[in-house]
Amino acid sequence: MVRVAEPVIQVDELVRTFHTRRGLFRRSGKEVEAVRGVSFTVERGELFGLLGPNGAGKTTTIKMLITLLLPTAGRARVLGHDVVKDAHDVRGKVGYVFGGDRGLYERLSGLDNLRYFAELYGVPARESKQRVGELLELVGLVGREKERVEGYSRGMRQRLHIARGLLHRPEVLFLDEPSIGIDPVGARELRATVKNLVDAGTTVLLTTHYMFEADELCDRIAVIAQGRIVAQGTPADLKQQVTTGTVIEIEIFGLPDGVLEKVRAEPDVQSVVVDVQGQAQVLTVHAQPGADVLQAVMAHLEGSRFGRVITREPTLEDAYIELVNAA
Ligand SMILES: Nc1ncnc2c1ncn2[C@@H]1O[C@H](COP(=O)(O)OP(=O)(O)OP(=O)(O)O)[C@@H](O)[C@H]1O
Repeated sequence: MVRVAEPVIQVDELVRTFHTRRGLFRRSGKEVEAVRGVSFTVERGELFGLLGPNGAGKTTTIKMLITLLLPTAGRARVLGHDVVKDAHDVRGKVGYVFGGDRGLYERLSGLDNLRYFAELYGVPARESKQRVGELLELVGLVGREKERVEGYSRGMRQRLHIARGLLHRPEVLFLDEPSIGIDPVGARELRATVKNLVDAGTTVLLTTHYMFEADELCDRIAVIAQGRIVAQGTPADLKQQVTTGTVIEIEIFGLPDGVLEKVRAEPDVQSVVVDVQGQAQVLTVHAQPGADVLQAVMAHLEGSRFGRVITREPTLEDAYIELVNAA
């Protein structure tokens, strides 16, 4: 008999509704359906991304999976344990890190923070030293561990948070917007840490607003909008699902009236988005698969002043924007 391993995370039709109350005397209630029937699975060793705009329901989903919130309906299992009935078992086996840099002791060194949390999380004293050492290595803080956290950059703090979230050797780590507010160099170091973590066998569920980060890191992605999953697959699947045609970006100074409508009306043009960047407007034109629309589009723009004009393959960000706009 072949035994098929159970997914590490199994989410079935998960729902969470919030009831908010307003007013002290004339009370009125409002219902917010934050998560409206979400289903997905994450296999062992995978790095799974949950992407979606602000308020889409990502954090609410994570909070249900780590037992900080009760689902209104539906079911979820983490490492085979039901998040409601076996909440205690789930808690002991998962780690989580939320974005932002609160929750560390500023006046203690990184090393002392980890020693302190190890004790708090019940890591046996004989294991603690070795574990802390391994984690400092994993998150790239060796050599800086004796400095006070108040002198750490945001990126270093976030890596220390990840180390904290891993002290009790969780099999699954939930990372909710870990790179928020971190500069590009810090973000790159953070991505390297996440990769190390997955290489070491940890299953990771990550949320991020940075598409290139998701593209670089994630094995699979679910795009969530208004509480529902609108697409799921590998980054390559998502890029293909939406736009298989090429994308043209045209930087233009002073877009003449009526031109946008003409470009949109071109038969092989799928969509046009205008973005203001300083003095310039940038037109992003998505062509139908197999179509070459550059000449036709440029003909409409004749007489205008151009900056750069580039033709490229669709990125995950293009796919994401289309998916979310269509939701
Ligand atoms: N405790 C709460 N009480 C009432 N409404 C809430 C509560 N927590 C979340 N919500 C609402 O639920 C919806 C989903 O919020 P959630 O934080 O899950 O979104 P998100 O996808 O994580 O967004 P972001 O990218 O901004 O972090 C939002 O409309 C939010 O205002």
